Amino acid sequence: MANDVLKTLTETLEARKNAAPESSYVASLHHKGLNKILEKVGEEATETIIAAKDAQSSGVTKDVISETADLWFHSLVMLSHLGLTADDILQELARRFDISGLEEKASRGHSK
Ligand SMILES: N=c1c2ncn([C@@H]3O[C@H](COP(=O)(O)OP(=O)(O)OP(=O)(O)O)[C@@H](O)[C@H]3O)c2ncn1[C@@H]1O[C@H](COP(=O)(O)O)[C@@H](O)[C@H]1O
Repeated sequence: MANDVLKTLTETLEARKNAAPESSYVASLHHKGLNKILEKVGEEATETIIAAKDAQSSGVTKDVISETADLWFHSLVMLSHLGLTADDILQELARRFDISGLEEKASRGHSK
């Protein structure tokens, strides 16, 4: 399911790039430019962190799901603005499948 959702959303985001800003939220973000998009990514990252802390203490996960969706969505808009797609990120994650995070870190000389 994950890749179908990303594929459909990627197609929608691509189509919205040239839409009129008053007709679409995504188009309005592109129209405002990268700084506005990055502001939204930062906001949603902060809201995700707060929702995750709340989920840990309350056991209620609804908000962390919603905030993470907002973060992923705005990150995809950022990538689209830069001419990239979810596929670029999925390829990078796939490339890392056989690489242990600890080994990769050590190979960079960060042994902490
Ligand atoms: N997945 C999303 C999605 N997730 C979140 N959002 C919007 O992201 C916005 C940001 O939320 P905030 O909580 O910051 O609220 P806000 O106060 O309205 O934001 P600001 O005024 O501060 O900018 C809200 O307006 C949400 O509706 C989304 N808007 C669109 N999509 C997808 O993108 C498609 C294209 O949308 P349009 O471009 O609007 O047609 C949609 O069909 C959806 O599939």
